[in-house]
Amino acid sequence: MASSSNNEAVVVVKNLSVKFGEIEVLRDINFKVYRKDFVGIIGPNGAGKSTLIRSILGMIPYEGEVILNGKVGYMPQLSSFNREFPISVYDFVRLPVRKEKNWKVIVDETLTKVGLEGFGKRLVGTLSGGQYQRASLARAIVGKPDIVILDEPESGVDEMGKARFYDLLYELNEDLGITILMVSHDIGMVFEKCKTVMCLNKTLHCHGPTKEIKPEDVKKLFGEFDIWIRAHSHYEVEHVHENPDFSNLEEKK
Ligand SMILES: Nc1ncnc2c1ncn2[C@@H]1O[C@H](COP(=O)(O)OP(=O)(O)OP(=O)(O)O)[C@@H](O)[C@H]1O
Repeated sequence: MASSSNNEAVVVVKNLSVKFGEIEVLRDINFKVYRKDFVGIIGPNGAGKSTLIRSILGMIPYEGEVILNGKVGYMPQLSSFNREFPISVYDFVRLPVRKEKNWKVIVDETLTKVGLEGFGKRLVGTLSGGQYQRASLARAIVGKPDIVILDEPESGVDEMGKARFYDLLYELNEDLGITILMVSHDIGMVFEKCKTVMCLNKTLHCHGPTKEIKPEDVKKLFGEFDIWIRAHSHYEVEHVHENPDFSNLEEKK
């Protein structure tokens, strides 16, 4: 099912199921993520994407097995932090390396890497949406992780900011060899930038190299027209010869 030219699995998920009370949110999920992969996890609202990530990170109880081969950095949903809290960018970013003697050098290097050079003393609450997004990424990578896990990193950021952010992720993946596992609602960007796509809705519906995921695989997953249409141009480009039928889509316009 899964895919990569790099053979070493850095995330292994076996028979993972999660219930909240009587409600089953994830059922028997199995997959591997290989070193240097850039995986986009897509699925409709309530599909269990965040639950999957939180299980992998050991934040909630689950049945099954999760193996992580490497150090993990986590970028939670941007809305999970109260930006009114009076904290400087330095203090926000340094959390994972706060015990290091030279934390300031490490944080400065990381801020430069994400394009926030000189922002250390600013209060987090004074950053723009895009700057805050990059500060959150800095916090996720400051500890030099092998694997970075991101939960909807693009929410609340404009299109230009999103594109720049995805370029940054691409660089981390390509240049530093960081394995990336990212939940996203931006299907267009996922299909443009990610090497591997996972389609989740309680169970794993599809998982493979981006170019091998078929429109109908994704279409089955989403009832919501607006999510689907964002991926339209990608599919037209990638799949026009093999599967050019967008007639239903046109009717809905
Ligand atoms: N702590 C919890 N207690 C009870 N139910 C929960 C809890 N966390 C999540 N759920 C439920 O589990 C289901 C999956 O939620 P989850 O946040 O994982 O979905 P998601 O795919 O990330 O959704 P979205 O795209 O809307 O962020 C939802 O029905 C949600 O209400």
